[in-house]
Amino acid sequence: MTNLCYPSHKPLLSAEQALERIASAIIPLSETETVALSDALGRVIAKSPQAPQDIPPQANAAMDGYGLNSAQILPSQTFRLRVVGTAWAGQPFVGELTDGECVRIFTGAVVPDGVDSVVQQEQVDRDGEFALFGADCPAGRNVRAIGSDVHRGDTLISAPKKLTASDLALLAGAGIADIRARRRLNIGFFSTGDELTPLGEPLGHGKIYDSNRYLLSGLLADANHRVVDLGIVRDDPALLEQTLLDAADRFDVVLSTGGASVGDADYVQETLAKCGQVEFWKLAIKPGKPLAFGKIGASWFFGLPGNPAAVLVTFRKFVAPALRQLAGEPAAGPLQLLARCDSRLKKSAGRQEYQRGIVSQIAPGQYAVKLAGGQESHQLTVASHANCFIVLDADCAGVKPGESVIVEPFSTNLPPL
Ligand SMILES: Nc1nc2c(c(=O)[nH]1)N[C@H]1C(S)=C(S)[C@@H](COP(=O)(O)OP(=O)(O)OC[C@H]3O[C@@H](n4cnc5c(N)ncnc54)[C@H](O)[C@@H]3O)O[C@H]1N2
Ligand code: MOO
Repeated sequence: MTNLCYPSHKPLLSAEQALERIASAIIPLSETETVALSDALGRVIAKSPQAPQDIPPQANAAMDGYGLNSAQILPSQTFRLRVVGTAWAGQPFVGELTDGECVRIFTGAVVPDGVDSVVQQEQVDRDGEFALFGADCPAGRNVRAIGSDVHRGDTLISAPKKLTASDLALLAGAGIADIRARRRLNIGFFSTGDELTPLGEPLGHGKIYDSNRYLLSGLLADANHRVVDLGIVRDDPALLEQTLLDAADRFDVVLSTGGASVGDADYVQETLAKCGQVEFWKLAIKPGKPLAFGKIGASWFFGLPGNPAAVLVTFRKFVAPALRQLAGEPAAGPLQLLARCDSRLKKSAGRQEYQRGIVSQIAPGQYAVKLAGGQESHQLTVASHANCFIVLDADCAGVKPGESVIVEPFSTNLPPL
């Protein structure tokens, strides 16, 4: 079958052009839902919550020690005060201090009326009911002022934001038990190919196990995604069409792998054109050239190439930003580091390449990268060893050892050299 919809003479889009097309096509989902704070990690907060009270709600001690009134103390003199009670965290001292008195106090305890300074206990000697102090106990020392973290009415978190563990702690600290979040994206994905065998079945001649669905399900793991694995679809255009139409009815986003290229059993792009609209097909990148992107009804569709390295690259570089945009996350680009390249990189000019590498930190702020292995796009081992992409511009014609390259780490934790 010929690919009627996207003529082969059409120039390939650059990665930047493809990202621009995706960014201008996708409108974030506007629906929101209430989510318990215990389920809110990684969700996109949709409404900025305001602090219902000050944090801390009362002044409290920052150290275990003794609370006193600094006005009683003469500078540069030692002094003794009678210890008249104890202020515990959660059990405030009730009573008032008079001249010559202090209170035993522990970290987090409310600072009693009349106390404006806490001296840590390592700097105090005890003599029965008296505490003996050295000089210098200025007002405010070791006292956490009321509202010193948050003032009542402050905006705690500016929406939209993908909530971190520290955000949850801030909201919990303000007594907020649930938030409004953007609703989760419904995502369906499947593999195409007559050669694919699901795990658990014996491998027939000419067959391979379907690894892409495991790759995709890992890449899709995110609090904002509700993901359904739709299995393997055979190389049959009618079956593919039915699968795409059904999936487009059920999901905000549909992903497939395989069948995206120009072979006689590659039906993805023309089926997309038949069922919906092709926004683009084929990019000047390697791996991942035959990536197809478009729309079927209200659903976004990405037809990823079948080679596992192409799935990794096209997902991270194009699908992931699209999903973030649809989920309403603020725009963010990948972390890029400049690294000394310790391998010789082969490349022909023409396509932007994302070679799979291993980056390490050789000194604070200094990085070195080497190839994770061969760069053929069927190689599962190499992608498994890699912790970064080495990003080579379209016009780069190779890199010699010692030259600098841009790398995009998959995580911010890097191994030492
Ligand atoms: N004449 C041309 N041939 C090819 C071109 C081209 O431009 N002209 N592009 C090559 C590139 S680049 C890629 S990438 C592949 C992509 O092809 P498809 O998206 O059509 O994928 P398939 O042909 O179905 O599969 C490619 C490769 O990947 C294996 N595969 C597929 N699905 C899975 C899976 N779920 N798990 C593991 N491996 C999978 C499949 O067996 C093939 O080996 O096309 C080139 N050809
Ligand atoms: O995308 Mo393909 O994997 O360049 O071979």
